[in-house]
Amino acid sequence: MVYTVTFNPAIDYVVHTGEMKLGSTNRSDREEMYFGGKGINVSIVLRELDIQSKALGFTAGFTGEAIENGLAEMGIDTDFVHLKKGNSRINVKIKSAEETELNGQGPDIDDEAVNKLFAKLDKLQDGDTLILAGSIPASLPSDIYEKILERLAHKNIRTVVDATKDLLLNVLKYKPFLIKPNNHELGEMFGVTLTNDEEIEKYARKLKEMGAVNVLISMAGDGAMLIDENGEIHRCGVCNGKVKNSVGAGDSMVAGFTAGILQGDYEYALKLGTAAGGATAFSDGLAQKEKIAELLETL
Ligand SMILES: Nc1ncnc2c1ncn2[C@@H]1O[C@H](COP(=O)(O)OP(=O)(O)O)[C@@H](O)[C@H]1O
Ligand SMILES: O=P(O)(O)OC[C@H]1O[C@](O)(COP(=O)(O)O)[C@@H](O)[C@@H]1O
Repeated sequence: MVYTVTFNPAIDYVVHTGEMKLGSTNRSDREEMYFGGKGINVSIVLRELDIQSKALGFTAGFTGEAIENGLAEMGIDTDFVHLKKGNSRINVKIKSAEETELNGQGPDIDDEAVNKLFAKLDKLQDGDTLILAGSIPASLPSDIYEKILERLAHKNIRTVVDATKDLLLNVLKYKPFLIKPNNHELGEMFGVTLTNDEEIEKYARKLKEMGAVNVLISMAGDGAMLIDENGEIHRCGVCNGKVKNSVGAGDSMVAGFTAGILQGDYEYALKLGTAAGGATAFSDGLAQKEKIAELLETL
């Protein structure tokens, strides 16, 4: 079974506007709402790839209820811990000439709620896959992902971690099966700006030396680089298409790669990840089955 964990689910409120003037009243041309947060996005795209997963994490208030209802309508299994106070966040994604994001903080998560999540995770079994993705609300310590992996370390669970900075660095000693920072996040982790493949490979290999089994570095329109468990490097470009929305492209790549590795080798997983990432970039919402299949054919 595949499980995703989203500590900070969100409603992604996507607003399209011709021109955006800071400090003025702007009117949008069109709006859309999606149920998001990184782990949830991974569950949604996995379903398009015929892989059923269970979405875990925390929800709160009326927005949390909307997220759960929306996922149920999509046929996605969920088992969220319900927080007693606050609301799940709304993340605003403004699409004008450029993409601007304003992501909410999210509700406070207390120890009792964290322990409820731990109890659910304790039921995972050998052979399961666990995907931890996204930021955590400010109320939680930055070693929370680490604590989860430590708790599960005695089981044979394939873990995928898509997070940034300390949240990611702290888990490397537990040898996650896959991590997927983008090239900017990779640079940030080491306090450097990475400008070419050689530099990206050098720092990706550092993450591998620090414990990650497979290191996948996504680079938006420049494709992706994988350093696989044997230390071999794979480089993939991107699919061709007109970019509509890059929110969730990284999560789609994680879903595609995870599905690919359950069905084939690393080359195939990288291609399926690339097709899924591209299918999201070329769609208004997240990648859909037909588009992923069409793009996969071109790789
Ligand atoms: N502009 C684009 N054109 C084609 N493919 C894209 C584009 N943006 C993203 N992708 C695909 O999605 C993958 C993940 O995107 P990226 O933006 O790097 O992730 P993140 O959202 O985590 O920053 C890329 O490696 C690529 O395959
Ligand atoms: O574009 P990405 O990296 O795939 O992630 C998109 C998702 O992440 C979010 O931007 C939230 O990110 P964080 O959890 O890191 O705050 C969601 O609003 C969105 O659904």
